[in-house]
Amino acid sequence: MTVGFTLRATRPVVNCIGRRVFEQRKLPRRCLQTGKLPSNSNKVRIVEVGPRDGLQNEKKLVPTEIKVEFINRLSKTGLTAIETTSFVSPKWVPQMSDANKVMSQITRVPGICYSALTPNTKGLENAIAANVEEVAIFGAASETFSKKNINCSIDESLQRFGDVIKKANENGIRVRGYISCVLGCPYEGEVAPEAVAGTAAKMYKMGCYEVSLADTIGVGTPGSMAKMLESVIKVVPFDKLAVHCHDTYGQALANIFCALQFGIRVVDCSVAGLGGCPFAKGATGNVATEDVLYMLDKSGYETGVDLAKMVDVGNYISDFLERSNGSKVAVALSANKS
Ligand SMILES: CC(C)(COP(=O)([O-])OP(=O)([O-])OC[C@H]1O[C@@H](n2cnc3c(N)ncnc32)[C@H](O)[C@@H]1OP(=O)([O-])[O-])[C@@H](O)C(=O)NCCC(=O)NCCSC(=O)C[C@@](C)(O)CC(=O)[O-]
Repeated sequence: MTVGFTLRATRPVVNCIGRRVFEQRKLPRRCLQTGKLPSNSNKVRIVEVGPRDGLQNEKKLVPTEIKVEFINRLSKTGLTAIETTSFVSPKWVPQMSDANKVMSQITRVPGICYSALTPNTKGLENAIAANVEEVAIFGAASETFSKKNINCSIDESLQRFGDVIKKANENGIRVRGYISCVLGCPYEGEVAPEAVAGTAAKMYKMGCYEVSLADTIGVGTPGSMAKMLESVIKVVPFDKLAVHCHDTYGQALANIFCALQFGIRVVDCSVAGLGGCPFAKGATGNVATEDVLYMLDKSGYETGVDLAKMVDVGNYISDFLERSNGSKVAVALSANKS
């Protein structure tokens, strides 16, 4: 693997909640233009979001015991990160109203992080009571989407997140940040890369250990992904970023591959391609975990996740939901088996 990246020194700074973090200086422009890899690591962390993003939009209420079985099966695939549920208002997302039960009934395997979404301190308090070790706040790069999804402006959301992060840190809980609509908004259309970078920088400085950049409605292409990342990596180190690509327009794998060229080594995905945000019109599923695993493995990256086992889990949940498996790789492998 080519390593031609000269990352400038970082210097420690104290963030707004008193934590020492490293601030990334601007990347030299020439590095972005060479196309060379800013990281020589071939290890990629997969964040499985199927139990949360995958199921939150299902019309049919999925019983807690099915969710628990689904998560327990995922826990046997080699994953190290499973986004398990959301502590959100049950009026807004009824499918996640059993968050507490799910967290208490799953078999937690050491070495796996079972995280949950928390939009506010009420969600965080519930997550703490359920013994959650990592939470995610979720904001947006688009004002309208922010309002539709969490009923407040971007600035208001950042204020709320500040409270969540402070309290989470006091309780020894790590906080991940999501930014929705980084490559387009269902209500406002195009989103400026600078708007994404601005929100990403704020979330990172507030204390998110990682910021996941979400193409909520899957409209991005490698071209728009590259432009957006060029802006974002000027203000947040590439090794503190993740990508979260929905596959609505069939661009997700290409977009993820583009992100790898920028050194990003954390990829969110959803087994069997389940998912979509209930507040993003037209949003379909996340990129299928099986498809990501196949691409990464055949391209020389390591994830530690067993593709065959993941295909079985995808078939299990697809059978329950009475729908065909949304992963092309799972369909191809299952056809070859029979
Ligand atoms: C943020 C709120 C709560 C604001 O909603 P609100 O109505 O403005 O909240 P509120 O503070 O006025 O409270 C209203 C009621 O909700 C309750 N409440 C308040 N907070 C909570 C909580 N945490 N847990 C449980 N209950 C809560 C609160 O107690 C009160 O109950 P009432 O007095 O009426 O009985 C609401 O908008 C909400 O829950 N939104 C969640 C939306 C959501 O889950 N969206 C999907 C996940 S994001 C996503 O999918 C995108 C992502 C991450 O995947 C990346 C991508 O692809 O883009």
